[in-house]
Formats: sequence, C-alpha cells, structure tokens
Amino acid sequence: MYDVDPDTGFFPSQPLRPLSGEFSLWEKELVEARSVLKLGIDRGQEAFAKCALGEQWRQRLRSWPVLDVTELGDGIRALRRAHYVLTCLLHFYVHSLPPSQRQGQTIIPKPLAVPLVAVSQKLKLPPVLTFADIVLWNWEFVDPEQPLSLKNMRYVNVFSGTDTERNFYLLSAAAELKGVEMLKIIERVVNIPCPTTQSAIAAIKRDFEELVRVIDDLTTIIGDSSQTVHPNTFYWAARPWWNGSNSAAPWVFEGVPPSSFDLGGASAGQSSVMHALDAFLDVDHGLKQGRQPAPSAENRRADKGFMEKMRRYMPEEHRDYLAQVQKRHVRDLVQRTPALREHYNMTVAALKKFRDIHIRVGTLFIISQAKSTPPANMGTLDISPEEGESRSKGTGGNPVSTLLKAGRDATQRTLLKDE
Ligand code: HEM
Repeated sequence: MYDVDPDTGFFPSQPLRPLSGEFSLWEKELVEARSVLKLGIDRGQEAFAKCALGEQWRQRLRSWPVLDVTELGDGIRALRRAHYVLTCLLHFYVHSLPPSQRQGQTIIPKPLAVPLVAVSQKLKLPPVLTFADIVLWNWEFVDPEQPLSLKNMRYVNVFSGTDTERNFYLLSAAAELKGVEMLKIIERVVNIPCPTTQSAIAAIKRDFEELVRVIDDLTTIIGDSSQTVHPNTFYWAARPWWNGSNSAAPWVFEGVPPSSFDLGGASAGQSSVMHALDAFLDVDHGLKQGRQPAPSAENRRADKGFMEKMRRYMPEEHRDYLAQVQKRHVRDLVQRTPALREHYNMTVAALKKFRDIHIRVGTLFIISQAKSTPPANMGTLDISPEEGESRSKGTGGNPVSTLLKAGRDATQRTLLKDE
C-alpha cells in the first residue's frame, strides 16, 4: 500500500526494467546522451570536441515523434521507468544547451515535454528530476542472483561520468539502506499495543536505543562523504546537472497548457528516510507549534515550507507513508509517558547531531566551493552573474546555511523539557 519493501525500504526490490517497443527510442538516446553531452557551460577541450555531436543529439530529440504514453499502460513500474528516462533526457537536454540558447527562457521540445508531463501527472510527480529518479530508480544489480546491497548495485545514469557523482548516489543509497532498519523500528513503535504498560515501555526504550545507533550510522555516512565525493567536482561538474528551472531562463514545456509545475530539481532533501525520522519524532520544520526556544531571526528568514515542498517530489505512496507515521503522534505519547522522555530525547539529540554534521558537509561542498576555481578540465566556465549567484544556493534558491541551520534548530526544539 505504501510501497515500502521490508528488505529494501524505499528502493524497489528489483531494478526497473528498460522500456520496450517504440519507447526504446528514449532508452537508446539516453545511452547516447551519456557519451556525447557535456554541460553547456563547460569550456574544456573534451566539451569542445563533443560540441557538434551534442548539437546533433539535441536536434534529433526535437524531431522525435511525440509518443502516446497511454501505450505504457498503468503499471507503476513502467510509468516510473518512463519518468526516470524522460527526466534524465530532460536534464541532459537543458543543461547541455549552450548558454546562448537559453536566454530569457528554456524551451523544452514537444517530443520530450508532452510525454513527460503526461507520465508525471499519472504518477503525481513533478516533471523534473527527483531524488527517486537519480537514487531509487537509477541502478542495476551487479549479480541479479544476489539481494540488494551497496556492493551489489551499480548506478547507471551518471550525468558527468565522474566517480564523484557515482559515489554521491552510493552515499545516498547507503543512507536509504540504513533506513530499512529504521523503518522496522518505527513500525514496531507505532504499532505496539497498550504502549503505556511496563513491558511496552521497556520495548520502546530498546527501540529508541536502536534508533540512536541507526542515526549515528547515518551521521557517519554523511560525515565521511568527502572520502569518496570530491567537493570541487561535486559542485562544478555533478550538481549543475540536477538543477531545475531558474528565474533567469525559466522552463517552458512546448505543447503543454501553461501550469505552475514544481521544478526545483533533485536533492537528497527529498529522501523519505530523513523525512520518516522527522515525522516519527515530530520535528516542526514549519514553526507551527510555538516550541521553545523561540526561533531566531535567521530561522524565521529560512523557507519554512521547504521540507513540505520536498515531499511533493517523492513518490505518492512514500508521501502517504510519511503522513500516516506523522498521525501516530509518538511525541504526544512520550509527553504522556515520562518514563520514555529520556530515551526520546536521546533520539532527537542524535538527529540534531546528524544535522550539525550535515551543515559542515553543506559548507564544505557548497558554500566553500562557490568561491573556488572550477576543475581545470572545464576551462573558464560560461556563467552569467545571475546564474553564478543562484549556484551557491540550495535547491529552490534558499541560502544553504540558513536553511540547514533552521532544520537543525527545529530538531533542537523538538526536545521535551522538564515541566
Ligand atoms: C555530499 C553530500 C551532501 C551534500 C553536499 C548535501 C547538501 C545539502 C544541501 C545544500 C541541502 C539544502 C537543500 C538543497 O540544496 O537541496 C541539503 C538538504 C538536505 N539533505 Fe543533504 N547533502 C548531502 C548528503 C545528504 C545525504 C546522504 C542525505 C540523506 C541521508 C541528505 C539529506 C538531506 C536532507 C533531509 C535535507 C533537507 C534539510 C534538512 O533535513 O536539514 N543529504 N543537503
């Protein structure tokens, strides 16, 4: 019902199969895109050498037939595969365009725009690359006979072709797989019968202790990120591919009635694992609860709707899962059961520590890199001042540190105080 697998969590238990028949055109062109397209702002030698092939690829795409997605049927796996393939094609198309072809607006050609919007509407997802596309649906087994694990998965679509991008997906996958243990704990706690009996309290305490260990592991995963993900390559060569529409050259979907789509782009902020923790512990990112200490002026300036917005980029079933966890009101239960308070607070403190480390990672990978020189093999980048400005911001244009600190402080405010 919520599409959460007991062994693979928010990952599908099997990779999504490539589309066949007339839709294999999209699959074939996606494979081709990986070998001929470079970022449009890239002025390095390799980009220069591929320039003509890239232009031919984009011209071909403009002349594709507009395929009718009703032929895909209503099966969720085929629709998700279509979303994955089409959003990868979309980001390849948009971000490989030379800046001179993106002035004022960015036209998404009809053969891409029409089926992508139709598939997205069926899935209730935005027509843009999401975390689900790049992390949950973008892998294949190394050995299909073995179960899903970090060692037994291979990421397929790597826009920049760099190990840094591949390793970022693996890092996110490590957090998702850790999430499987977390989901089991959450299920046990929210479904425990008569939670205020002595034996139930003892069981919930054990579960909180286990959850602290899981969150600490998530903290280690993210804290070690710079061992495999190179900050400079991440910032200049990988991250630009995930960007959504921006105000300097907003996306216009040709052949689609105008609509206000969510077009923020992909972010690990769309990982349902972290949102499940927030929902379970009842972190109030929206500042709706009047908790103490009162939010700082900087907290108030942050986008209070950010986390809510990120949910719109998740598969519908995962959104529904989060909503039902939230309705179990575990924080209220702890408030009524003082014996659980210390263990609950330990868990909140572990999540706050995760966000402290995440701020450090965001600073190293985004804020510091915004002032850095791009990798030498990309030459002198062709970036307008407006674009340069938006590149040092988070998904959706928020200043990264304000946003991440607001999340950390909202977590701190979740701690239950002595009455
Ligand atoms: C190199 C590694 C990472 C970097 C540089 C990074 C950076 C960022 C940035 C800049 C944001 C602000 C919003 C945005 O721009 O999308 C963000 C938000 C977020 N990221 Fe990460 N991130 C990384 C890895 C991860 C991983 C592995 C996870 C999941 C475990 C994660 C979970 C989140 C969440 C949940 C948010 C929303 C804000 C919050 O909860 O505090 N990030 N991240």
